[in-house]
Amino acid sequence: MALRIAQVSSRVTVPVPHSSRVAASVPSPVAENSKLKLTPAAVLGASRSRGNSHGAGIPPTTGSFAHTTITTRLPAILDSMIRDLEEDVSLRASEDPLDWSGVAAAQAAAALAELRGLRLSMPADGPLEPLHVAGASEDTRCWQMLKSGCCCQPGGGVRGAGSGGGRLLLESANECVQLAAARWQQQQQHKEEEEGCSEGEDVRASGGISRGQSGPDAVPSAVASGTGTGTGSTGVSTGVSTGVSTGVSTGVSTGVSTGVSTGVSTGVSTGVSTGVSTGGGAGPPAPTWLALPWLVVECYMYAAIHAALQRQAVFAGYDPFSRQKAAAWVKSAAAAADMAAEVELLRYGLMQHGGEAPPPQPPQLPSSSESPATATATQTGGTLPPPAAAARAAVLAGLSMALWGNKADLSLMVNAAGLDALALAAAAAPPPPSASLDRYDDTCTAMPAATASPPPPPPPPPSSRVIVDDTAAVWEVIERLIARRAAAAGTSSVVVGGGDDDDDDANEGDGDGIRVDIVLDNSGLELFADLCLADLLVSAGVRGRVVLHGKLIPWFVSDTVSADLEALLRSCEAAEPPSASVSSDAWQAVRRAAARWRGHLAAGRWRWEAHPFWCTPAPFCWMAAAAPDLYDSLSGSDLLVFKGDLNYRKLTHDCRWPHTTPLREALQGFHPAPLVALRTLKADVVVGLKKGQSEQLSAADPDWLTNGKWGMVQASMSLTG
Ligand SMILES: O=P(O)(O)OC[C@@]1(O)O[C@H](CO)[C@@H](O)[C@@H]1O
Repeated sequence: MALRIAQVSSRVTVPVPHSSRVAASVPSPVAENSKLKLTPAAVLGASRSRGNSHGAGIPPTTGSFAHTTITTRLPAILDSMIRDLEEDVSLRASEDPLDWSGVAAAQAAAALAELRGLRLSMPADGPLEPLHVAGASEDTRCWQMLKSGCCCQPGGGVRGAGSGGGRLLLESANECVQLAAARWQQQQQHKEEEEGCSEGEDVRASGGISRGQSGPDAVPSAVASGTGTGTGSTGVSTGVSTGVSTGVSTGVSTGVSTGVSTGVSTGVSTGVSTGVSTGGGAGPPAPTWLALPWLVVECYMYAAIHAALQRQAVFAGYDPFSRQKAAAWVKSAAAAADMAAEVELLRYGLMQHGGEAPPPQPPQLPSSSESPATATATQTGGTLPPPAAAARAAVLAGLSMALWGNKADLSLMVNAAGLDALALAAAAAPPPPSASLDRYDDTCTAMPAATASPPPPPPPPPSSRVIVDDTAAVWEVIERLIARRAAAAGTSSVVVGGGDDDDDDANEGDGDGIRVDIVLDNSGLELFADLCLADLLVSAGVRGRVVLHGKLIPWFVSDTVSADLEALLRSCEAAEPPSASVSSDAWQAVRRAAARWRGHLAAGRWRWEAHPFWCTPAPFCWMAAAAPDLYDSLSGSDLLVFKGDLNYRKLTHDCRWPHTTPLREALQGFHPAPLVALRTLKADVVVGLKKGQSEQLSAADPDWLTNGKWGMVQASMSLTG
């Protein structure tokens, strides 16, 4: 909740000059000029030319992970979000009854009614209504202003998205639903034609699927176009029009969604029909929650939430998930302090070998007697000269933090009773030490050992929780970048600094043209871990620019919007930790990290970007056609780091590939630059495994694909290599 974060922020005591605060704050997302084109002609034609042959357009089968997510987890997420929204609204009303009356109260009621309607349509497998931004207002009053008397904080996340990126996003969500519905219809036709064709989704045990399902690039036989009167609807409308709504109900028929009654707001409320529509007339059946691919439906839900809130001016800038994000961050404080201490230790190691005077005392790790970072430096250094060994240790540790930070994902932790405190606590536990990427040796050795009794001998237990580990390839790329930078600067290869202790290179953001892009995932602890990686990259000598790609609107509960970055920085800058579980002393390393990070932002070493493409269900193989500006921009990068499960699903088009499919093949032509995915497995999509590995993992852990306990550092450094 923004309100709560603001309270945390108010404890900041580090004096920061106003001018530098402004310069260093997270800039607003730039969406107005972004291009996004998700039409069949743009997207399907482009991806078809790449010859993909796998199916991503499969509606979820009963009992599959996707089906369970749509029928159980997504409704629980909505329930929990609606509860938070209700609490926020009643809090606002009680705090400021005068301000919170009339129009504002009616707007809140309208948004809540719409969201409850959305929730009702899920168990009924109702239609995915076209989303509208009609009525979105540019009213400058926003949620934060009502609360605090000042408007949205600098770079306040979603502000303005309704007129630019927001509208674009909702249109894209509609287009994607149409595309998927058309594909669905085509698949139905195929099914009828080719009876007996296997459409099984669950590949957990088998390690693969049969090829030959209709491909995601299949040309739809009836792509929606045109509008109709909507008179064909025979649906049961449970849409709600409340408050002082003067909503006009107009039917919108897009060819795939029939009989949709959509309220057009002319006042403060929109009545959107989200009831069960059986459709009417000829044409394909309406796309519903269970008739389309999981990814499309899931993204649709977040776009629909945004639409419901965005239409009401009072919710401009409001993040309905911020309560959960703030609560999770409080529980992550100890883990963050540990990470920050380890980063200091790694930086100390770099300074020792980088020719700069090291601090008189090595920093202390708060919670472990043996320094994992030091261990890393010696263990992984091998034959490398000390500076390179220290740089390698820092980079590996950063990768490890960023990888396991992906366990902290709120969308997996919401249950019907709200936040699953146990899951949250487990995820917020400090990441295992960074002596190597393999954090879970103990757990693995505790697994049942293989016996010799035939037949057949069970596969040996996996030796690592990191099931694909391409860190060597990633380090090679980074080492080359460090060398390039060092050659250009005429310095030793390892240059530690940045931020408060190293202001001489301010505005070096374009330095030597080196650029690493991190496509972020969750806020809070995962974001903190990602910033540690970015920090360590800079410290190790990658001194060009790190571009942080976030989301434009609240997405998948905990994904990072710019307001989350700002809130995290402010919380980290506070004199006192947000939780009593961390001592003030231990928190100092976090404060120093935050000061460095502000410095990186101010100097242009780090830059925030939020392209609307990231908030669509489109797979990345569509990016070149759908968002050419983004693809071109990424092509200028030296290394792309994709964080998290959702990005992985989009990298692989969320296809149920045979698990031994090479990543390059699954990317289907998407390759703007060398790339690496850091992901814990939370969806039944995986590629690049060795023969037999899938079976081995299934034997060790039946839920390995989805329980988030297994990780991958999976790279594709070139399209040919
Ligand atoms: O990208 P993240 O945060 O790692 O994971 C997102 C994600 O966990 O959310 C879904 C559940 O709704 C998952 O199955 C999905 O992949």
